[in-house]
Amino acid sequence: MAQEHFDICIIGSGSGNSIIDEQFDDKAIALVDRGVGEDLWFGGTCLNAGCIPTKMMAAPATMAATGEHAGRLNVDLHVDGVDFAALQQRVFGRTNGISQAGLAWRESNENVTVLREAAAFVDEHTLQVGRQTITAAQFVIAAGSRTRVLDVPGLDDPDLAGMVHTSETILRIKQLPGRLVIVGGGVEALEFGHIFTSFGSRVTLVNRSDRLLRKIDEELARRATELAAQRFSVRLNQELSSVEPAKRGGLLLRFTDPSGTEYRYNADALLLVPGRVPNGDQLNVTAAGVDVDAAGFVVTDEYQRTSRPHIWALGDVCDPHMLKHVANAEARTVQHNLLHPDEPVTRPTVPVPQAVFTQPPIMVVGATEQALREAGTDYVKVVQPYATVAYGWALEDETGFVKLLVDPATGMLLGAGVIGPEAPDLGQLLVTAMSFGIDVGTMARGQYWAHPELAEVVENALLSAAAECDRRAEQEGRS
Ligand SMILES: Cc1cc2nc3c(=O)[nH]c(=O)nc-3n(C[C@H](O)[C@H](O)[C@H](O)COP(=O)(O)OP(=O)(O)OC[C@H]3O[C@@H](n4cnc5c(N)ncnc54)[C@H](O)[C@@H]3O)c2cc1C
Ligand SMILES: NC(=O)c1ccc[n+]([C@@H]2O[C@H](COP(=O)([O-])OP(=O)(O)OC[C@H]3O[C@@H](n4cnc5c(N)ncnc54)[C@H](O)[C@@H]3O)[C@@H](O)[C@H]2O)c1
Repeated sequence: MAQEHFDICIIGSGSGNSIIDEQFDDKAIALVDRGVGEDLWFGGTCLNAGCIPTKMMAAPATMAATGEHAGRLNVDLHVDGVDFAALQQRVFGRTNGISQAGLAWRESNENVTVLREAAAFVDEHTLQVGRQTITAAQFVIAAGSRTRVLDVPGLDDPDLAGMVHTSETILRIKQLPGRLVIVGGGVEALEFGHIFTSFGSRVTLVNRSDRLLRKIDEELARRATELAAQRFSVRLNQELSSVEPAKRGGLLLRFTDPSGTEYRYNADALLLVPGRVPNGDQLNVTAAGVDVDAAGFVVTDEYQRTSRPHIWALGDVCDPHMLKHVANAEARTVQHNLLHPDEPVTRPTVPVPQAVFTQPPIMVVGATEQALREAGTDYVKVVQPYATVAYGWALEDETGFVKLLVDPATGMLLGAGVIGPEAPDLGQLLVTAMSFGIDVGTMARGQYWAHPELAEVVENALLSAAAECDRRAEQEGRS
């Protein structure tokens, strides 16, 4: 086949795919994507094996878990079971349909050539795609990330492959595992722990370090760890050391702690979620002269330009946030900059929130308390329990709270977190305050808060923070 040349080559059909619209109708575009999961789905991780299927499963999981708390509200509720096969059919019926329709639409675009094989750079303008070689004037690297591979004896045993899973395969598993062991302690581990416990699996989550969600504020992480441990077995400070077939079927998993003590667990399925690594190495980006950092992320400037001016990057491959809303924002930035090279824009500089869809859910944004402490930054701290507001009483919630970290000089939020029912939606109020530079006093007093909504817990936290900022200002003679 003759070598084909394109104006723009986009590698990755997740957020990268959203760049292409009618504004590019006069450009010859190659969209290269090898596919996600065992069936090589088109459309990237979020649609096929990430945000969407996990949240479509987390929602019924939360519903199934309602019974655990209902007794406290004098409701005798029990769940008879979850029809996992029907649930899978509903979830993947929707996402597979979107993937197939998205691919068909792209393949029908006259100016777009879709190439469905793995790609790797040969040089700064040349890409090997399967057995074909293509060239392009500009490239967009949007190749995402993959699960970190653990070097543990037995994990690569082909006879055990059907029982060893990553986030790409676990949700499409044929049968709900009776005993599921999850290795990892991040967002994925907690979300999958919630889903499979609620559906009836006996879950054991084993984490290498002493706390789950180590990247978020330590007080929220500690509460999340305590609450997770009330729902399923949580084992800390243990590292997977070997995997082998168990005599009576299933897997025998050995873990060791820092003292060398061995722990054994039997499982019907093992889920590995020990973090994700960017895919730039598989794309051989260095052959194109593209710089990567020590962790393997493609280095970009604030315009999403790599070290080569004709090569752009976005999403997980270059951004350690590894979040879909960040990948989407960066795709919009790249789109603008491809269309308007003389008037480039930067990616948004507002704080990036993260929601964790576990039970209870969590929302975090901005600085953690440990980071402020380490940096020697002065801050006002407020922890407002759900139990201090009327709707918190209605829910009989005794564990949820809102945490604010505020600059005492300006009243601006430095960081915030919420753990408890509706945390992602409540936390978004605080994201708004931070993104639009609204100080805590104005945010609390400048609007009505409908009584007795759950958001009153946010209002009260803001009021307390504002009062403390005012008190400090008075004390320091600033008011
Ligand atoms: C289980 C799970 C749950 C998640 N939940 C959330 C959530 O609730 N909220 C949130 O914000 N984020 C969530 N994320 C993260 C989110 O999915 C990612 O941040 C987002 O999908 C990244 O988009 P992307 O476009 O950078 O990469 P992707 O969507 O992964 O797209 C990259 C594409 O590149 C292709 N590709 C890779 N290498 C090559 C190659 N060499 N040649 C050709 N093609 C290649 C892949 O096949 C893939 O289709 C979750 C992730 C996981 C794993
Ligand atoms: N709701 C969401 O926004 C959402 C959901 C899922 C994933 N994601 C994104 O995907 C990315 C990956 O998430 P993740 O949970 O896989 O990774 P993570 O980096 O958040 O957590 C990885 C965890 O695995 C542990 N770990 C690492 N090596 C280990 C080992 N050898 N044995 C045992 N434990 C080990 C780490 O201590 C850590 O707790 C994150 O950046 C996250 O933002 C987001």
